[in-house]
Amino acid sequence: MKLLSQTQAEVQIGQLAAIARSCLIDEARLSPKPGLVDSRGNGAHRDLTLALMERSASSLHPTFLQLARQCWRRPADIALREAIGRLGREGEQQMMAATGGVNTHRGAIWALGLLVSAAAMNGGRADAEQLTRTAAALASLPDRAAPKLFSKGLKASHRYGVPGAREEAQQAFPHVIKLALPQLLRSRAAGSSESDARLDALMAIMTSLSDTCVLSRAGLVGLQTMQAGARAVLLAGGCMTVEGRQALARLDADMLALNASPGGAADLLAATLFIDRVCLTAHHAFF
Ligand SMILES: CC(C)(COP(=O)(O)OP(=O)(O)OC[C@H]1O[C@@H](n2cnc3c(N)ncnc32)[C@H](O)[C@@H]1O)[C@@H](O)C(=O)NCCC(=O)NCCS
Ligand SMILES: Nc1ncnc2c1ncn2[C@@H]1O[C@H](COP(=O)(O)OP(=O)(O)OP(=O)(O)O)[C@@H](O)[C@H]1O
Repeated sequence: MKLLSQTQAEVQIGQLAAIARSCLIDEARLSPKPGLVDSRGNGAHRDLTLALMERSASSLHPTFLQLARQCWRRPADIALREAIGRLGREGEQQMMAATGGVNTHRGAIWALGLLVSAAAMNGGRADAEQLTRTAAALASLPDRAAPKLFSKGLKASHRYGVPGAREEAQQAFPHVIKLALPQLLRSRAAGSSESDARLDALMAIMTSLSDTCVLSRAGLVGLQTMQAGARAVLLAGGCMTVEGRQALARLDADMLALNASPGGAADLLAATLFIDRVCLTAHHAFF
């Protein structure tokens, strides 16, 4: 009996890791995304390609597996926080080895790593709010082994006085729960294709996120351009309408002209797709 439940746990752990990897690949391929790498090309990036993003996503599968195994049915405490911090940093090294030193998925390892961990802590069963609350509890615990780096994201957060990737997780992913998931469901219900509904969910995140990738590369002008442009797409009826598509093309051109890429928003879209798949039925109460 015990053996059977161990096997079932291992199957669910494998599913969580496979879903995380496929959400990263779905995010990368989704097109047309403003400023980002997609099936059309490299967006505002010189050192990133779709092939590199896909290789990076696959290199992270073992990290997601280890995170899920480590966290299976365990409570949030400092020992677990430190264990996942170590696994997350090892994941970053694996990503760097797979990409020849290019940062393809640092923010995504953080967001998806926490969500895979949280899903495993809940035994694979949780609704979207429970899942993100568990991830927030983990992200809020101290990790004594974390190196004190003054990263690009931290610099932008301090300079502009805005929250970054850490705070988004510590606040239980408000851009995913309050904006992206409800938009994904609304657009699907309105008859959008799956791809348009996902683009609309990305727009919903971009209307409000203080994306430190955009701030680092293009300052406040970049951030305001992103937020206003995304709002224009949704106000025009989203990506399923001709006007929405035109607004999306304008936003893409504006982001490229500013060398701006909303990498943080892309990470949160991958997180949204993960929750959508893991909490398949539970979050339909959202709208
Ligand atoms: C918290 C992280 C992302 C570092 O963030 P920081 O802002 O200091 O730095 P950095 O510029 O290197 O990366 C930030 C990345 O987050 C994403 N991002 C940017 N802005 C935002 C935002 N507002 N909200 C969410 N994500 C964002 C972008 O992809 C960006 O590239 C992470 O690398 C980290 O510290 N990991 C430690 C390992 C760990 O504890 N892992 C546990 C889970 S696996
Ligand atoms: N499709 C995508 N295209 C581009 N970036 C993405 C995509 N999906 C996720 N990202 C995120 O964007 C981040 C890359 O952004 P960026 O290139 O600004 O980082 P950087 O290498 O630290 O900085 P820079 O390129 O300005 O030197 C990654 O950490 C990743 O999490």
